[in-house]
Amino acid sequence: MRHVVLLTTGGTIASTTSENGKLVAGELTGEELAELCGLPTDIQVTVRSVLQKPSVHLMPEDWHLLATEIKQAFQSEEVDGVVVTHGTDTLEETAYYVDLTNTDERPVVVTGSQRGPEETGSDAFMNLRHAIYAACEPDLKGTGCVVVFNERIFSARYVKKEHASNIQGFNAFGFGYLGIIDNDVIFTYQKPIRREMYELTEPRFKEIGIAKIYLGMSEKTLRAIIATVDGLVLEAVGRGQVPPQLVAPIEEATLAGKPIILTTSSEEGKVYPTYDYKGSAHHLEQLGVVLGSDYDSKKARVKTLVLTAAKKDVMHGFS
Ligand SMILES: NC(=O)C[C@H](N)C(=O)O
Repeated sequence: MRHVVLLTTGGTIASTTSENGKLVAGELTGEELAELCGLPTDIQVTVRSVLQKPSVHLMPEDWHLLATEIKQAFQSEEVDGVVVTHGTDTLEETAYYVDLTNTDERPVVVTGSQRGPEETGSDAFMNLRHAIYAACEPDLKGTGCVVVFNERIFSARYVKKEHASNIQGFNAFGFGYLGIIDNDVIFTYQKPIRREMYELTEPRFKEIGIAKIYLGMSEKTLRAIIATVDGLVLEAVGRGQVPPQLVAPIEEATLAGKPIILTTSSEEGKVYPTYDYKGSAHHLEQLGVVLGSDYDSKKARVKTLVLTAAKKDVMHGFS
């Protein structure tokens, strides 16, 4: 019989409804969730309750706890794959951390739900069921971490929560989905051509921030942000431009040895040294800023946390 390990961390998928009608995310244990959802009977599912939190309460240290549980699950040759249930608000960040740090080729599938299991038309049951089938799908071996949501399978590297509440909650802009789940059968259409993995034993996470850049942002604001972080992802505009008044604090940060990674707020496309003017990607690159390719700012932050924890050179980590 196929065997999946189910690791639960909380989120709406593990929520209950309080007396005032509001959802309390992360109330259900893994065992309670499994009991409520009626899991597939043709697959052995071992449940472990790892955390019971709304996903925005998680910290990078929780990622390491989860990664340790995943590693533990893969100690057994009998296990076909792992499912992680998670709140949707930060699901893409955790999924990408798992993608970068899990070195086993068996599937790790992250899922959640937009509606609580007690709500009408809840997506909790289908998403969990589909994730369990995906976790033992041989075609998904060597794919890295994937996210299963609303009958679709996404690569953790590009997936993003696209809707605050709709059950079609996730998308991968410009890349689409890797496959679908139709009547419990997995159809894999495409897979990433390479995987990037870092072995982290006892990671120490630095304070890496994100600054979203906008017209008229003041030097004072950016300087205040830079003062509080060890490194910063700049979510710049277009090909990677920032207003001219931000160049001075950025240059000070790179001179002080703080990694600054340049990304774009556009959903598709890369930062690139197209222009030659004050605050352009070309100018910033000359000041020691790292060009963050087509990374979304939150994914670039996760990657910077992993690179620094693995003591890798952030300068070359994005090329
Ligand atoms: N749909 C969800 O899971 C959202 C929830 N607030 C969370 O824990 O992320």
